Amino acid sequence: MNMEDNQQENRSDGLDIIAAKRCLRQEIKERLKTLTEEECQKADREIGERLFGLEAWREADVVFCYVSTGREVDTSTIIARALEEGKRVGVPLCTAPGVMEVRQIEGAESLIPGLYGIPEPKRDCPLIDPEEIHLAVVPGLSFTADGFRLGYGGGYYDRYLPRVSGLKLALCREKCLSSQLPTEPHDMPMDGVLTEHSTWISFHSVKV
Ligand SMILES: Nc1nc2c(c(=O)[nH]1)N(C=O)[C@@H](CNc1ccc(C(=O)N[C@@H](CCC(=O)O)C(=O)O)cc1)CN2
Ligand SMILES: Nc1ncnc2c1ncn2[C@@H]1O[C@H](COP(=O)(O)OP(=O)(O)OP(=O)(O)O)[C@@H](O)[C@H]1O
Repeated sequence: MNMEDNQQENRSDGLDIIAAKRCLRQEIKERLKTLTEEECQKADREIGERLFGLEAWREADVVFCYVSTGREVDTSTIIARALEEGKRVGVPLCTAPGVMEVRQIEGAESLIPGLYGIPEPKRDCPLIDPEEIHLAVVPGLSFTADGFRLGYGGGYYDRYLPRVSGLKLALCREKCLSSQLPTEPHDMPMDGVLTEHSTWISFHSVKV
């Protein structure tokens, strides 16, 4: 095969992966619709308990957590508990397509409706640098049991997380786990995945 054919092949592979991701996002959204409100609340409570039981949670002074919206695993209790425990809590602020930063909040009063309708920190909230984050709680539509992630397709976390050296933990209801996910070179595996039934932490990560 000559070089041009090879490049052509890589290009079509890349497009296939993007199409496969798009297709899977739809499939997971359909799967999510089959869960009742009560089932989601129960699962989310159990996921939270697993998180609070981790040494990594207890030891983290700076926590970066998404502000849940729609059918995502609810993080309101997680954020409230972190603040109660005196942790510094940062949440995402989208600043450009695919680019986000993390701003420190003091509570719900620090949030206003942002891009995509997701509550975001007000612009005067202080910046938290990625190197300061001890624990990142990461959203996603689906994860594999060993930490690969399917997000919403904005590339925000893919660009941000490589700068975070702290532990990266995914929250995922069991129903949304996938046995395999299409991945691109920029997709970064998580250090752990918490579901209502299981806690998986990578052997490579410390302090669990
Ligand atoms: N609660 C929460 N906050 C978050 C995220 C998140 O996943 N959850 N993000 C995580 O990144 C960032 C926002 N990311 C977003 C990424 C894409 C789309 C979006 O509109 N996606 C298209 C689908 C694109 C495709 O399929 O290729 C859509 O839903 O129509 C919205 C938000 C930052 N804040
Ligand atoms: N580090 C990166 N550098 C350049 N482009 C990137 C990077 N990460 C992602 N992208 C691009 O952003 C787009 C979305 O990526 P992907 O489908 O992996 O997003 P996602 O992880 O589902 O989204 P999110 O992180 O916002 O939830 C893709 O076109 C991808 O090529």
